[in-house]
Amino acid sequence: MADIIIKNAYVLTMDPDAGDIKKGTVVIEDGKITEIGVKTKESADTVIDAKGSVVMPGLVNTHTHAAMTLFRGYADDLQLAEWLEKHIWPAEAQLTAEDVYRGSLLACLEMIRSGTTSFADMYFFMDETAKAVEASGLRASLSHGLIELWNEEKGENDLKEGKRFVRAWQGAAKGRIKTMYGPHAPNTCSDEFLAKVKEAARQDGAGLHIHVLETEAELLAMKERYGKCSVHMLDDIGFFGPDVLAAHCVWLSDGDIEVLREKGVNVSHNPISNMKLASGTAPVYKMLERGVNVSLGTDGCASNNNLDLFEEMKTAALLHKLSTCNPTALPARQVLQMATVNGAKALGTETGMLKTGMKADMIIVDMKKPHLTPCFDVPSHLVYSAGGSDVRTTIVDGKILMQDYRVMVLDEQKVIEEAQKAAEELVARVNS
Ligand SMILES: CSC[C@H]1O[C@@H](n2cnc3c(O)ncnc32)[C@H](O)[C@@H]1O
Ligand SMILES: [Zn+2]
Repeated sequence: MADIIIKNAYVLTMDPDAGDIKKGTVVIEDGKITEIGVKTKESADTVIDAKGSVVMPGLVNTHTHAAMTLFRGYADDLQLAEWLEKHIWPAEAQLTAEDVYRGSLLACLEMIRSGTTSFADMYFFMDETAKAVEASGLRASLSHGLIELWNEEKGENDLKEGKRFVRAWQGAAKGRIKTMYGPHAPNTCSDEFLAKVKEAARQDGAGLHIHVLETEAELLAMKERYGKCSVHMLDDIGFFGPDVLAAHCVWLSDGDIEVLREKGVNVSHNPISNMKLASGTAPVYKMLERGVNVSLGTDGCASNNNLDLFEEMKTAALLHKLSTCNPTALPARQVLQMATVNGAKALGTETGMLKTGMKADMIIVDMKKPHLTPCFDVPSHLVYSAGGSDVRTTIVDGKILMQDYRVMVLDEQKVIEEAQKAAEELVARVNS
């Protein structure tokens, strides 16, 4: 007998060999997809009738700072440097481990509700984010953020903590947690330090998560310091490879795109954060055209201000149609691919598609809603009309985290109240 059968669903497999199944069934056993199709096994512990719904791979958020939910709406409408240096960093200096746990748990709750099944995170007190991931049932690739700021002692201490974290949590939560090294950015970490971090990652077989060329200010600072941009500096120190997840990549030249393609670097595109901080428009159309693996991220809640990847999909599609003056750029199916298949590739997880043998990370989206009626094309509705609140069921590793809008794994009211209290007390400490 299977664990879960989802029947009568529109199955959006995202598997190019299988295509969509209009009235299909997905069978889950031991955390994996064991059958998919029209006629499958009949009995299971849990049978979900998904008539009027779409079952699809869970969404993958490839760049966020989960605990920053506590800073949602805290410092809006500012330049990035002022936002970070005058508001966010001073507030982060007051963060406690407990705050990071509360903020991360709130983020996990928000992600479960809006259809994200895995995410990549870089922050501080990462044991707490890992504990929240463990408790929530989500899948994540986590890294302790390293900000050297040309201070050798700080760099050594950060790297020591990064190493401890990588080794302590790799494969935890029944394999749902992977760990990475998280050097913040080329304009906050020296080339020498970044080379050391790369070596540590190589030794541990871990990936690297870094912000790259988010702003023009970074590009200008790099040219002044090294006589070349971040991409070429990172390439010259041997940093790049398919184990690298580079967030933002806004200020790229054609030559930079070629380096990223050649080295198999994974790019996380964060359109809402880039628009809100007015950082610029990443050349996503060109990157995709040239074969770079581009996925989607929300960034933290202080620059978004939510973790809803449905909003991110729509924004990405619209932004790149506008920026290229080409309405055929980034069609709905390609954007869905960025949020699922490309995200899973970036994180190296066996997810992102509904396919026999793959891990059972999937969501069920309710299509019987006024704003989703009529429905001529499912991918179109998912990208242009749906929102995270249309997700009715979320499954990770074969476990139901939310069923029919009811979160099964967390006490929702308690998570919200405790995050609210933690945020209020944190801001009071900052202002005292
Ligand atoms: C080293 S932990 C992560 C660090 O990054 C900060 N951060 C959040 N969003 C951004 C962004 O868009 N650009 C640069 N840095 C960002 C976060 O506040 C932490 O300090
Ligand atoms: Zn970020």
